[in-house]
Amino acid sequence: MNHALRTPAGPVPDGAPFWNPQRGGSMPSHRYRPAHQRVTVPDFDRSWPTARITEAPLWVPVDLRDGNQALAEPMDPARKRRMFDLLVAMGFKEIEVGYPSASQADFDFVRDLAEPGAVPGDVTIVVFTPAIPELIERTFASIEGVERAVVHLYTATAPVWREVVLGRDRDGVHRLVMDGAAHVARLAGDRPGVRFQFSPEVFNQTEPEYALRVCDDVTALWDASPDRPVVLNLPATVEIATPNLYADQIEFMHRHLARRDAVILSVHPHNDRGTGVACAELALLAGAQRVEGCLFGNGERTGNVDLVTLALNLHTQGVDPRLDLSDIDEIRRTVEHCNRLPVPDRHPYAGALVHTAFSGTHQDAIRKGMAHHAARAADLGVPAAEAPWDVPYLPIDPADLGRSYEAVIRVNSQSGKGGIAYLLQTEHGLDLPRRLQIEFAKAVQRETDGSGAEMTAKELGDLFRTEYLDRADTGPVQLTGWRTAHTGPERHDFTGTLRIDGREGEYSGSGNGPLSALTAALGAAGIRVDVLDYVEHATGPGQGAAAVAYVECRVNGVTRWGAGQDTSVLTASIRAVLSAVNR
Ligand SMILES: CC(=O)SCCNC(=O)CCNC(=O)[C@H](O)C(C)(C)COP(=O)(O)OP(=O)(O)OC[C@H]1O[C@@H](n2cnc3c(N)ncnc32)[C@H](O)[C@@H]1OP(=O)(O)O
Ligand SMILES: CC(C)C(=O)C(=O)O
Repeated sequence: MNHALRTPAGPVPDGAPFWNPQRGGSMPSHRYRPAHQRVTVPDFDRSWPTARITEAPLWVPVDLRDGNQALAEPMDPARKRRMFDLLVAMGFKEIEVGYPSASQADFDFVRDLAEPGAVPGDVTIVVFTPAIPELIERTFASIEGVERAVVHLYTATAPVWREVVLGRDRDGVHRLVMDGAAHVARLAGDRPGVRFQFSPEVFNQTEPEYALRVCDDVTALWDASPDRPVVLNLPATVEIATPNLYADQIEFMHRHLARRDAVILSVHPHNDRGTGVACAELALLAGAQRVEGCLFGNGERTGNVDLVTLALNLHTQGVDPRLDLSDIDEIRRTVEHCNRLPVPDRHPYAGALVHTAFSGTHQDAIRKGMAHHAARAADLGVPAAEAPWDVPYLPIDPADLGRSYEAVIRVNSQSGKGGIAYLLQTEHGLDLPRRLQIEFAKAVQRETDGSGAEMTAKELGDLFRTEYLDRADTGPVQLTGWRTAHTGPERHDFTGTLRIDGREGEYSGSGNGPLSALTAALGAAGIRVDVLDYVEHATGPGQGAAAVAYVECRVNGVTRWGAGQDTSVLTASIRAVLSAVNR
């Protein structure tokens, strides 16, 4: 990197040529044409900025076509079938199943779907074809006998594609599309189950008025009507602009299309700038009714828009996505198997880490939020899964996706007492008093700082056991036998055999309760103990559940906590005092 060689690039003034080698910064940014120099949407009174999404669009997964064509190893027939079955089970009603003229495998897959019963009665398949006569014919051959199908015709309409790829001018591309559309209409004849779809590929880089002319002429040729509508699918084939421009382009079409009531307006965003989801959402605000995309955003280059994220974004706005995503991990595993691609750990909603907090303040907030949620559900008299969701840092209840709360909080050196306490409580039934949480968090911090690694819930439980619960047995002061007696009103006697640094002796003491009698006996042995705080609880429901006791003691002038566990509350509390003494 030699930053001294170039001066910083300034903005490209409107009307200036975009390529100007004098405008150099440390990166050759002057080589790229800004979006506003490629597409201009005529002025109109847009309404999308203040619109709201109030219902789910029609979803059309293109995993078996656009997703599949982007894989290094396209899906084999078994994988395709598994993907198709998953899409059906999730509730998709229209599914693009392939590019039948691309390969024998694609053709055969569609033929398999033509078998009676292969496609549920409420599902329509979509087959994809370029405007090339023999390939259109092959596409129709693939759907022979299929009851319901959408034939999806596409041709690129943007200037660079017209000039460089297709070698035609505007009228030439218009003719290519019309010839293709006419061929499609001829081959469909009067088959009532065949509907039509047209995509001006690279719509987002096409002059809006030209895209409008091509689309209107196609819908006229296909005689689109409200009872036999045509799908016009407007792709952001390669994302080049901020999503507001796409929204303008979609709303421009929505407002100006000739047969608007006979058109299902569809969008097909890709994700080259990482804003595919934003493009789809703004397009819905702008009038789109249907969205094509792939599960977890598979697809060409950076992928198609992710339908799972879009659907769950709606869910978290209180809008029913009309898809079943209640077992997200099973969906993820199936998609990973079919695509032979992993879904990253940070992927929205579905990644392994997206419901997990490691950092202390987040954990503290989540723990309080979960307790508040449980209390609110109890107040409302509804199960926790039905109560309104307002837990800090968790935009969705993991349980809605079939996930447990196990992974919500994980502990490492960034964690604090709240997260540690949450795991001890949820995984081990230990409800630590606040000051003990603070003390134990220091022990955890020493461990995690030392190892640099995460501590699992089991390791946390083991550490608490070594640091506290087992300390009655492992320190220099051992109580090998003991008895208590309630000898009068507010009077208890304690007698025990203490082994202190290997020397054994019997000591007694009295007090207004068993613990004060114990501390008196310890005092007789030369160990000064004052009990400052005492808490106990059962570790689970029912009579047989163990009790755990926590005591905060001043031992020979030093304040520390101890903890003990036993089926008897008295034994648990005596062990807790010895634990504090031995720490
Ligand atoms: C944005 C998208 O996702 S578009 C879908 C892309 N998907 C695929 O390409 C997967 C399937 N494709 C294939 O299997 C093959 O490319 C086929 C069978 C369609 C065609 O293969 P080939 O005949 O070998 O042609 P090839 O792919 O090299 O070139 C495509 C030709 O079609 C033309 N073409 C491309 N798209 C279209 C279209 N929509 N309508 C009409 N012609 C088109 C190109 O201009 C090129 O023509 P040329 O040979 O005269 O230059
Ligand atoms: C042609 C359309 C539907 C497409 O796949 C794209 O533009 O990416």
